[in-house]
Amino acid sequence: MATSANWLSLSQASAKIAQAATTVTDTETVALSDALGRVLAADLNATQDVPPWDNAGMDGYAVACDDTDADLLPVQGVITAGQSDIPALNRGACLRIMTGAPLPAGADAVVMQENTSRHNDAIRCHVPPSPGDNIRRRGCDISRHEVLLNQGTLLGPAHLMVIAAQGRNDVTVTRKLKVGVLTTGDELIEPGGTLHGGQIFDANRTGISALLHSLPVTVTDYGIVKDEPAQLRDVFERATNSQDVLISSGGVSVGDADFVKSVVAQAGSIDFWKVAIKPGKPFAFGKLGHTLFCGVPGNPVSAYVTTQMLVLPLLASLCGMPGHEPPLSRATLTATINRRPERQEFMRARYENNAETGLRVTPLPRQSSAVMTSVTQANCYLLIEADCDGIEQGEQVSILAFNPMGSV
Ligand SMILES: Nc1nc2c(c(=O)[nH]1)N[C@H]1C(S)=C(S)[C@@H](COP(=O)(O)OP(=O)(O)OC[C@H]3O[C@@H](n4cnc5c(N)ncnc54)[C@H](O)[C@@H]3O)O[C@H]1N2
Ligand code: MOO
Repeated sequence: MATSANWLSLSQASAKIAQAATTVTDTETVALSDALGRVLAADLNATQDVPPWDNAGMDGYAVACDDTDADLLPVQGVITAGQSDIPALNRGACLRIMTGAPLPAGADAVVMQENTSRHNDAIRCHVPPSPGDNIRRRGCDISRHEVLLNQGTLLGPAHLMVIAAQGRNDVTVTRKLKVGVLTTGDELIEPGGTLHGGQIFDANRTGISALLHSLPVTVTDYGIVKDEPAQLRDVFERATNSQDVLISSGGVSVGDADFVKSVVAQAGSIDFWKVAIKPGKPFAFGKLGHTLFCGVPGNPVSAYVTTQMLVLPLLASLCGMPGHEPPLSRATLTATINRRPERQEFMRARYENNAETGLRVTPLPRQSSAVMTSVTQANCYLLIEADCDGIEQGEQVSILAFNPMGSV
């Protein structure tokens, strides 16, 4: 195998990164309306039963099942959601009740309106109820004193709903991470400018920053830095100890203008360089004071994939989120892949799923790490192990599906 001895596998690199990540301990309490995408700083215990009392799961009639043999049950009154004075159910009667209204004492079932017929001030039950029918018991959703959400939960809309259902309007979360981003390259200019000879627009800074926003971060934009050691040194010095993490793009390979590693090594340290993944081999990880340094490669797809696979897990770990394995699926390969064993590969691919063929995946034709449209046209990565020397059409392969925002 062509893999050089000093390249780390993705899992070795991930382990080293996880080892270097010390979870931030500073916390802050934020309004629930500002808590989306923040990370819970400690276990959140429930203080309220939800629902707070037994209540009706349907619009209909609260009854005592033993009474429903009678031909007609007189309607004693009405209970609506929000009503506080709840009458007890008289023997031999029923109470009209609305979904969510407290169950009256003496009732052991709610008969759905559609299973009854109304005859003036009485009803006839067409389907005999059983005790417990259409009753939502106190605490059946959340029980007081149970752990509602675990420390390290990345708060999404559903988490915010259960916190709100507890009556809370704020929540304690870890502080946002401070992450600096820069791109290096004499050829780069800002989007919106005009290209002159030899120049290209900086695509990576936009993509890297956008990927970071899936986590609670405050991004400091250090802009485009020329391929000059003095300029790199200056930016790295400014970021050192003022950022939790600094991400630079480009200049980490072996070209004459690739100074990033040597400047970081002088100002701090490089822990490892080169990971056996394709794209993304020349990924560098190190330290500048207390600031963790990630040098992603300049090729756009390489920058994107390494940010997803190595940088985001680092940030998640710093926020206190538990590690998780990416959710892989198995799919049938529609075209033979010829390759030499070398690096673990993240091919851009499209999967489709239909009842007749099941999950099938097709690699996109252009796999160069310079072709960013291979990511926008893909809906998954097709993962190939480093030592694989080819896969026949029809074999099963692993895929990692993108979510609608294109991230994994
Ligand atoms: N002799 C070798 N050459 C290269 C090797 C190698 O092992 N030996 N590795 C290749 C691989 S793999 C990669 S990936 C690249 C990474 O190199 P760098 O990180 O040094 O990146 P640059 O040289 O600065 O740029 C590479 C490529 O990407 C374009 N680029 C850079 N930054 C941006 C940006 N912000 N937005 C859009 N495009 C960007 C740049 O113009 C280059 O075309 O090295 C290979 N070479
Ligand atoms: O490792 Mo590079 O990212 O293939 O072009």
